[in-house]
Amino acid sequence: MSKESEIFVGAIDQGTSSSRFLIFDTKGQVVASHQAEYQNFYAKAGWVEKDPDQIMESVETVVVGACRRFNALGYDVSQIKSVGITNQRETTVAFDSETGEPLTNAIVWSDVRTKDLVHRLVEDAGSATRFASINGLPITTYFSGTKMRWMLENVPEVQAARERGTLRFGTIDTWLIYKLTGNYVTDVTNASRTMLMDIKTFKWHDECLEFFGVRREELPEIRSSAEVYGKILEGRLAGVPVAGCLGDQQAAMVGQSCFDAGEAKNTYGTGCFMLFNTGEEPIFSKNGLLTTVGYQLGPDATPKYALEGSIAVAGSAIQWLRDKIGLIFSADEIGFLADSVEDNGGVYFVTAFSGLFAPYWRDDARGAIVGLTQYATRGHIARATLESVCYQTRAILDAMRKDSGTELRRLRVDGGLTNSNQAMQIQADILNIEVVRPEMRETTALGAALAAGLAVGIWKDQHELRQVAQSNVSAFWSRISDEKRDEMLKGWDKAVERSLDWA
Ligand SMILES: Nc1ncnc2c1ncn2[C@@H]1O[C@H](COP(=O)(O)OP(=O)(O)O)[C@@H](O)[C@H]1O
Ligand SMILES: O=P(O)(O)OC[C@H](O)CO
Repeated sequence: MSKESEIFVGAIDQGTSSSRFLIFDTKGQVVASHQAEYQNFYAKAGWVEKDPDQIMESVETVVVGACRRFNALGYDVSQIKSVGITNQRETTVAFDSETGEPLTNAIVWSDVRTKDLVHRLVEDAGSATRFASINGLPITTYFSGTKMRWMLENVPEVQAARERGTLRFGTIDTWLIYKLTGNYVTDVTNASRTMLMDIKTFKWHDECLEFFGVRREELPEIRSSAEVYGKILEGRLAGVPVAGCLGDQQAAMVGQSCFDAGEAKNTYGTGCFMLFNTGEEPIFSKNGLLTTVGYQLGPDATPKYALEGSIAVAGSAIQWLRDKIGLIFSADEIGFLADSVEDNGGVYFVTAFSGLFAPYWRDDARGAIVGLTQYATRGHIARATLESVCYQTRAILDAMRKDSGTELRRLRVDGGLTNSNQAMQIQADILNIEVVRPEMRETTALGAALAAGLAVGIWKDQHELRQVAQSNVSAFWSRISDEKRDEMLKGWDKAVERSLDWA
């Protein structure tokens, strides 16, 4: 095939720590990419915000950067036939439909400012799980519905826009598609994280809307994860259809080809999220997991559901050690530092900066480093930081076993933190199952690209998507004894106790 006749699919991966644009060929290989980190604002303890305009600017920057590299390889941007979007989920934007401008900063998924509001809502509802059989989720600080309600109660600009009838809410996918194409839409995976969608009908649910005080006209149209949402209006990609959209964790599920019930993946980015494909029916957890839409690859396609275990802090603890504490200069140092000690030396770090998410769901927990003696070194703290996400993953896996009645024998992993061999070895030690890491680590972006390619006919069906997503893997197995593992798990449980009832 001549260079000019090759075709490509782009993916915008708008994560919590950075934005990326990747250009994939039809075999699923990255031919060009660009990444830019961007800023969070921490105005008060527990608050995490982003400027929606900066998010959009970072996306424009990475699109230009990757397209330049693509051009330098002798390709033309007209060879990119569609673009998929994948995004940090739950982060909530309020904007004005007349000006197209944001009304306030976006409230990030990990922000816990709504803690008191959540307690009030749980009291009104009678239980945190009052709507779980409708939307799959407990009432917590995590989801968009509580963030929208907080904005409606506290932000004068949002209140004024409601009065004018120009208030529009959206998650990051909606904001990006709106800015890129002018259309006001979301996909089922993102909508399933708002608490406002009925996860069986994929429609906004009246009772949930009323409970959170959000109006139907203030929300986007819900669409499948693979269809044309509109064409990009301007810039390097003008005219290219946006044709795939998935929340980042669901995109990783597609990128790791977890298409069959019983397949699971764990993505270690800013936070860490395990999704377990439960097939065509939602399963409601009795053990602190969330029920979520896995994907719906086309308007007429059968949707797949997932059980999810969410960990609020993973890579962000490493960023904290780098940016706020100065223990390391770069993220990749953490693994080497952790490896400089034999074990955790009795030190545990419960990274509950935003409370503890699954399976604990304790918004009164706060970060705690316990078990310190004068023996403890920087190495022990580094190791305890990596162990923290691994113990939480173990707790989630145990909950998944109970909910699904299935024994998971291998865990597919991806995300920035999986670049650390040491972290993945610790994970295998703690789980005592095979941990499998693909060589192609950009699985989130690949998932969005696969959806976008499927929608415009570049790939025909799931079978082809599976072929494209194939990658060489490295496998990690436990190297510690059962006794050692039991002792570590006991230490962790005790440390979790110490972090509770703090905020
Ligand atoms: N070699 C490494 N060792 C440990 N952590 C790493 C390494 N490389 C990146 N990370 C962590 O991965 C996170 C970014 O992962 P990424 O998947 O890009 O996140 P997101 O999608 O949330 O933006 C950062 O928090 C960073 O600290
Ligand atoms: O930015 P990540 O990759 O940690 O993902 C954020 C999640 O989508 C939040 O639910």
